[in-house]
Amino acid sequence: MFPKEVSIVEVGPRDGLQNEKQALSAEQKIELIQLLSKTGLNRIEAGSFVSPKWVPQMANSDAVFKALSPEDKIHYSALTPNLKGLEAAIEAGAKEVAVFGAASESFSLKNINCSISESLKRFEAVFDLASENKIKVRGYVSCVMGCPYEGKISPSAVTQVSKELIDMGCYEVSLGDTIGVGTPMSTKLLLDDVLNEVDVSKVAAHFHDTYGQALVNLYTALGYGISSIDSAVAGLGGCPYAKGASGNVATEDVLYMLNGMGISTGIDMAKLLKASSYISELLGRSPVSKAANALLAK
Ligand SMILES: CC(=O)SCCNC(=O)CCNC(=O)[C@H](O)C(C)(C)COP(=O)(O)OP(=O)(O)OC[C@H]1O[C@@H](n2cnc3c(N)ncnc32)[C@H](O)[C@@H]1OP(=O)(O)O
Ligand SMILES: CC(=O)CC(=O)O
Repeated sequence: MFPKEVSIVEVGPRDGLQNEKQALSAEQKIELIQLLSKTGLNRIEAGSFVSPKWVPQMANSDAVFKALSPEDKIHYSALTPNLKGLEAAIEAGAKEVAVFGAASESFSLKNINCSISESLKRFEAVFDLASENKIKVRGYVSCVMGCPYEGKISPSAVTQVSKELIDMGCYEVSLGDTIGVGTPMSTKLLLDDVLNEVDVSKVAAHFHDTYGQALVNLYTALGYGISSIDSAVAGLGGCPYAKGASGNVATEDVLYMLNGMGISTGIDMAKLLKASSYISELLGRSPVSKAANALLAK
């Protein structure tokens, strides 16, 4: 049964820009986030508090968060891999954060420099401080349908980490097909397993479009009742620790599909195209979105 409404989490300013060679200034990111904030999107991942040595593109996240108005009805969130990240996020005014783990040991080591179980241990301190500060915590599990270092990943490994994150206090867990290798069949096998243990209302889909499968995989996930979808304006994105991974599915393409299915999102396509054009012009290329290119050509 398809959901009647879908909540889109716009991850372009974080997942998208973390992988761009051209690092954007805080002012340019703020302009992008302000354009996105006018579209009807109410969940925007605006940056990360990670090591600037590991991901230099996110080094100005504190300036970005300090510029975002806390009165807005929009939830701006940030990635925080550890206590140091959360402390910096709080200092910058973030009200929602996300911890990020993986279903692959090798990816966990490459991405956050620790094993899966060590990462969960690190997150405990994040949950404690977040709860003291009434900060909502979302969780990610990367490599849910494949890993750039290990290849196949079993759905049960994803289920185990997802369940732990929910049990620790994440209000939602987002399943990341980090390298975009999933197909409708692997999406089905994954969700058959995860949804046995985690309620569908607490599961989000975060699919990269490396092999052009993201939309059909999302269609599969919608059929399971998943109603929280991550996407990036103009199809920005990738992952610094997953060579060859292309961007997240484009928000414009997801919106076009959902509009066609009569599923409401509250997002205005014309306003979204403004944000898409802004960031694409800044990066000197066309949006990586079929819908955006078709609509902008009209
Ligand atoms: C699928 C995806 O797209 S996920 C998103 C992309 N990936 C990421 O953003 C992950 C980036 N990874 C990282 O930032 C790192 O691996 C970390 C911070 C998680 C862990 O790195 P480690 O080197 O193990 O951290 P450790 O605690 O040993 O500290 C090493 C240094 O990093 C600094 N550091 C640790 N955590 C942070 C943080 N959250 N923010 C800034 N600096 C930090 C420490 O202060 C220390 O600095 P120093 O060398 O100047 O003394
Ligand atoms: C944290 C993420 O960005 C999730 C993923 O793509 O694996």
